[in-house]
Amino acid sequence: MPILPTLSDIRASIAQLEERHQRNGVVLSGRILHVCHSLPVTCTLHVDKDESSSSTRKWKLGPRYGHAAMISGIRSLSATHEQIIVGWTGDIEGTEGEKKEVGEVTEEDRLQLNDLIFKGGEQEDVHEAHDEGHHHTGYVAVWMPSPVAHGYYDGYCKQILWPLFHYLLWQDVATEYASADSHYPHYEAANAAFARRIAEIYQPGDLIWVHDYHLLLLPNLLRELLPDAVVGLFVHTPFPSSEVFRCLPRRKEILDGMLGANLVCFQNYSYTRHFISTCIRVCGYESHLNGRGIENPSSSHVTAVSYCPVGIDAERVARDVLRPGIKPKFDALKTLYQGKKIIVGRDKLDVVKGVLQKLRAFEKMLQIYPEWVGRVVMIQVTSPSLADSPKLERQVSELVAHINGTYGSLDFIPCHHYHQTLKKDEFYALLSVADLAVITPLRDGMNTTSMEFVIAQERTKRSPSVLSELMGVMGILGALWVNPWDLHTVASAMHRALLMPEAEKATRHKYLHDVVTTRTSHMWANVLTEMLLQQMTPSVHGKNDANAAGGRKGIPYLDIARLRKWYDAASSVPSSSTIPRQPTRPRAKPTRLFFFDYDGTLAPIVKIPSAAVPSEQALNALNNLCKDERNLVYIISGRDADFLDEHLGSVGTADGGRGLGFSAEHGGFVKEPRKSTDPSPWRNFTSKLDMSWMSEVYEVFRYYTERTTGSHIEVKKSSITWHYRAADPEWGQFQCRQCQDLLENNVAHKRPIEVLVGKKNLEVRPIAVNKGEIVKRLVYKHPQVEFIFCAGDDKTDEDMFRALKQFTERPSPSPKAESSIIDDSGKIEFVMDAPLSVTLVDDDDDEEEQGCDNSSNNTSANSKYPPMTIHLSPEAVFTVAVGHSSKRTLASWHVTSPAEVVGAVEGLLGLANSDEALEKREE
Ligand SMILES: O=P(O)(O)OC[C@H]1O[C@H](O[C@H]2O[C@H](CO)[C@@H](O)[C@H](O)[C@H]2O)[C@H](O)[C@@H](O)[C@@H]1O
Repeated sequence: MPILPTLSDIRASIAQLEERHQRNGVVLSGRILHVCHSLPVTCTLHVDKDESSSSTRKWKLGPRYGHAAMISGIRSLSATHEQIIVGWTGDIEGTEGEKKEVGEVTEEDRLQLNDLIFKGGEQEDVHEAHDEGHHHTGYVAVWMPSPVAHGYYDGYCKQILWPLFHYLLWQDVATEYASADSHYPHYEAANAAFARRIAEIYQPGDLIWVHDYHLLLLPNLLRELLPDAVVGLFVHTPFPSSEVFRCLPRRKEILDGMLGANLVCFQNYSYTRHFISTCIRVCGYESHLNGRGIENPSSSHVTAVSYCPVGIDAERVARDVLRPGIKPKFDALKTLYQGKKIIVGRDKLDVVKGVLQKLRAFEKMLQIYPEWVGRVVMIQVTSPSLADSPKLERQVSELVAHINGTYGSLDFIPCHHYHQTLKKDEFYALLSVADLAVITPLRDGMNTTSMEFVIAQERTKRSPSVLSELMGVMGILGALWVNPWDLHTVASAMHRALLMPEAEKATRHKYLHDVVTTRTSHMWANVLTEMLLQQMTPSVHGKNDANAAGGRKGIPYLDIARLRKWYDAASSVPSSSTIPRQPTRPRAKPTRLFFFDYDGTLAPIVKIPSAAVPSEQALNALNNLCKDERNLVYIISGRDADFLDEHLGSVGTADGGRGLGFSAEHGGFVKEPRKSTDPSPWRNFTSKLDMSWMSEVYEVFRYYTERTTGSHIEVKKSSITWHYRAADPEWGQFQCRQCQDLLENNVAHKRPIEVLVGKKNLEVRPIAVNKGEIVKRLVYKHPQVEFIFCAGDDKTDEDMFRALKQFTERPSPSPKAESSIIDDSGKIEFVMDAPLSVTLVDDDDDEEEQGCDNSSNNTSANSKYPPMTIHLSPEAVFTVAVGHSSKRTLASWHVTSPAEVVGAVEGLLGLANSDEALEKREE
């Protein structure tokens, strides 16, 4: 017997998690907000007029059926948490059952209903009392005008998303409507109405679970309105393969909407796989958390992706099957079909439920196993669905008539079809009396009837089930699984199940029963709660950090006020913007060093490398930074010198300004900041290196380019890059790994080179140079530095962060420590060795042609350049990773996009809200 965690295990784990969170300062309100398409109650507004024509208006609530598993799961959480269910009111009915427009409901009516339903948990008439409810469960209504509510639900949800998610495209819809896009504005409006309503009631520390495909835009809308909220999204339907999903005209909007959640959860692993590959293949997003998360570049976090199947409330069903009304119905059915095996099917009348295919399979069974004619009946109940199609109903009736006409007789009707909603007693009587359940949807998120059947059979026959492998699967060993399209196999499975020996029936039933009674709806809701709590971490700012995915402590978001404070504190040398520099006056020593990586840091990543040009805003910010003589600004990039010269070469050089300094090709080339008129040759640190490896690497890259459509090679002077961003993402990555393997094992080990895995690229450069060495060199060269800002997004930028790490940490006091506190401002004396791999210049105005140290022979450099003493406060060194807060990095801070790097520069220059900056943004 498999050992599965119990509900009390999960509850204990939730309690522990909450305790730990509280100890760590995570705010928890004890409330869970469940956002569902509609409320679990119907709302009727009774208006009674008295003789004097004044009227009394009173709300009456009734039960709304459907989604029993979800609602029972949610309600089970009231054992430990306060629950709020947020949903649409549904159509408001009047006294005579007439539909009321939202406009007919007064403000006072609304307030009255809000008040009434918020006490939802106490409405005994509305739902069955819940046994475990120690905490309040309230409802919160979302009001929507009828055209929005119906355009959204009957239109976009039912006609566009529902078929798509069940692998049916819209041929029928397209003839009726202009396109698969027609109802999208209503879907947007409805999701926005939900977002506004939640923002009204949200309290810090609430957990928010958004339910299902009706509300896929909502997570991102909530992220915008409530940045600190922890949001989960549970999709109850299947999620189709990327090749199907990509047909949706609004695919990007929908995926971005979903990725606003901290956690997106599905019914099974296949759906998570489809979702992740859709994000990667359709939108080009990157996977994280070992393939279990997705980073949307335009949002600030990684969305974790997981699954947890919904179960049923097994205890309640077990009680229900004992209802006294069932027995007489059970006996009646038994007598009616005396001597015959009974096959039952109960499905919504919806194409995706595969009723036609099932009936054809039944017909096939009678055809290939004629011994069953006269000895078996199929009772198929179809409950009406919203997407009810008269065409399908007609097809089912015709097929039933055909089967009965072919295999029936005056005293035997093989197929009985009832299109109606069964009463509870009838339903359980039917499930209990059956010799076989056949539930074979063409697609289904998770099918609860198949689970109710297992419970209903516990005290009767332990009959087997034939189930579709195209639905969310639980209890894989217990049932007979079939492909519903393969009529022959379904027919054989029915035959086999009807002849199954009692011992096998018992074994299979026990397995299924164990699963159904363990993986219950209560378990599901509690596991979801646990998973969402795991997404919460405290942030340094005292608010919850909903953005550190996977529960890891995230790196803090760059504190601009603090940045500015240390920037302003650096040196008292007046800036050139306030006192014009005299030609005779010596240039002030810069006391602030800036190191910016380029791609992914100053410019967003784009498909074609040559298209990644700096924005006006970035150029403007860099220009302003260069204006201050105390600033020395370097671009430390993997790009080649030509690209950097072309796009950034003139920055800061107007009016005789110093301009930017550059390091190209990951440190292979350096150009010091100087006036544009200066003939300033790039210093090539690789000129003395053996570069014969380049042709060999080029050959390897060429081999992979030929075999990877969309990839290309970028040849630079001392490095070479293979790009696969435009290739198929999975094939590109696979080829990249193969290529890396080949280079590392067959080329790199015998050559002085390093293979770097970049963003959808593989780069090879001489081992003697790297960005970290360049940064060390520049700090060494400017020991007067009082402020350092270094930003990067890529693995190669970690070398810069590593090089600066020695200055960002206060060393623990020890006599042998290389540094000690020297003054009240907290400055520390750091003793820095001369950088190893490159030689140095003494002053940026004194040109000195440089060669490369050629890596190993550093003795002469070291004797010429002794250890350097630097007095610097660790707080004044800002290493900033561009990416989400859970990124693995040596940096101390993070921002989420190149635009935010530029924003930070504007912020420290006091430009963020200046007219100049605003004008630029408006442009
Ligand atoms: O050190 P960096 O400035 O970050 O440069 C690293 C490499 O960036 C470039 O490639 C990357 O950006 C491209 C444009 O967004 C993108 O298309 C590509 O997929 C990225 O890998 C550049 O082409 C390389 O030469 C740099 O080494």
